[in-house]
Formats: sequence, C-alpha cells, structure tokens
Amino acid sequence: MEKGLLSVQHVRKSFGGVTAVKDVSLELGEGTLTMLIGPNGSGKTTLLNIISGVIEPDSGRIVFKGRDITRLYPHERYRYGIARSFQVPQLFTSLSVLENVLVSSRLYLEEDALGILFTNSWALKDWDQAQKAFEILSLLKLDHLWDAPARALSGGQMKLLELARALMSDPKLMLLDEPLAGVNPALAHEIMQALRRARDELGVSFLIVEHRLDLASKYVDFVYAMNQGTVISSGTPDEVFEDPMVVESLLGG
Ligand SMILES: Nc1ncnc2c1ncn2[C@@H]1O[C@H](COP(=O)(O)OP(=O)(O)OP(=O)(O)O)[C@@H](O)[C@H]1O
Repeated sequence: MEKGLLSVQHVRKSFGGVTAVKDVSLELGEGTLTMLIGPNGSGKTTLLNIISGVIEPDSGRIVFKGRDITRLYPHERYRYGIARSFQVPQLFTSLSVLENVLVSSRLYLEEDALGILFTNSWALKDWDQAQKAFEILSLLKLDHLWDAPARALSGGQMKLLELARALMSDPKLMLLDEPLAGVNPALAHEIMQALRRARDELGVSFLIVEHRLDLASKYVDFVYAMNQGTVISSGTPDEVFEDPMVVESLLGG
C-alpha cells in the first residue's frame, strides 16, 4: 500500500466508560480512495472526528504530510488540506450551484464572505476562481446545472455540490461520512465515480465511512474494517471481504 499522506498512530478515545476507539492505527497514501467499514457503534465516526480535529484523542498521534497535527484545531487542519463533509449537505439553498461553489472558495472565505453574499460582488471579481469552479463542477458532472438554485437539486446532487465546494479549498484529504446514505443506486454510482475522478484528476485522497458496501466496494482502493473500536482487517476490498474475521463479525457469516 502506498503510504505517506496520513498516519494515524495508536489513537484511543473514551467517552465516560465507553472506549469508542482503542489503539487504532491506519495509513493513507496520496491519491487513494479508502473506505472505513464496521457495524453501528464500532468507532468510525469518532475516528473521522479525531482526524478532522473535532475530537481530541486521549492518546496517540495524527501525522499529516509528515507533520504531527494532533494538537491542531479543525480550521488549522482545513487550511493544511483536510476537508470534511457531512451527511446533511450545508448549502446556501437560495444561491445558484455556481454561487455556492464560489462562496466556498478559500479566497472568498478569507475575504468578507458575508459581504460577498449580500452584494453579489464575486460576479466579475475573479475570473480564475469562476473558471476553477466550472472545472470542478464539470468534473462532478454538475456543470449543466450551474445556474439552478441549490434547493432545486436532488439529495444526491446536493452531496455532489457539497463535494464541489470542499474541492475549491484544494484539499489533499477529504473525509466523508456516509456519502451514499439516502441516495438512489444510480446516483450512488455517480457519486463513487465522481470521487474516483477527483482522486485521479486532482490527486485528492478520500477516507469515506460507508454502510452500503455492495455499492461502494467496487470503487475503492483500500478498506479498513473496524469492530468494537479496533481495526480488525485492512487491505484491498477483495482481501478484506474474504477475511474470516470480517465475514464473521461484519458480514454475518
Ligand atoms: N460524544 C459521545 N459521548 C458518549 N459516547 C459516545 C460519543 N460519541 C460516540 N460515543 C460512543 O462511542 C461508540 C462509537 O461511536 P461512533 O459513533 O464512533 O460509531 P460508528 O461506528 O460511527 O457508528 P454508526 O455506524 O452508527 O455511525 C458508541 O458506543 C457510541 O455510543
């Protein structure tokens, strides 16, 4: 497995009497698509939160691009190249698809994002940013909807739009919590294909938590399987889904 982008080392986190994550280690390489699987309560979301910086681990280290980021705040990690998206997309529903992407660009956030929202002053402000937004929208096959209000999109398209917004910040690693939840199978395949295109064309690595193994597994490079707070198996999808430990504990025999 290619290594080197993210290294999670012996991470542990308890909530009161519950140890959600027990001595978890994992490695992600650049430009890879990795899926984190496990039954409910196995610690997947807690691990994602520890990597994005929302939750501080009790012990262990997070190393990103060779630097120890364990004590950095989420916004510092974001600037450093770790983006996170949520199950429910956080969009400006009355703005157009393109405007949603432009508002998220780092350039605009570092300026006066609210002022821009109220004055539409991005319109001719920065052609490069608009061009970049269009490139990302076309990579995700949303370019034909550029002028539609975000509220007119389907649930799956909203997830793609949220992904487009996150890609404007040039992340090296994107953490996605159940990107396929509630999405119909056709769009779920489109989302997985879009992740692969972003991996291939932008060099982004993805770590996705996903329960829809049948849909997602054919698109990912690597799988980590968790159970009761520990990693019980890792490798290519074939290796992990044939591992007797995984068959026994996650796939119900
Ligand atoms: N803030 C919290 N306070 C107390 N317990 C928590 C907290 N967050 C998670 N837990 C507990 O830690 C364990 C792991 O939870 P986590 O949400 O990480 O699992 P998960 O694998 O993401 O589950 P799911 O697939 O259902 O989302 C569970 O027992 C959960 O109840």
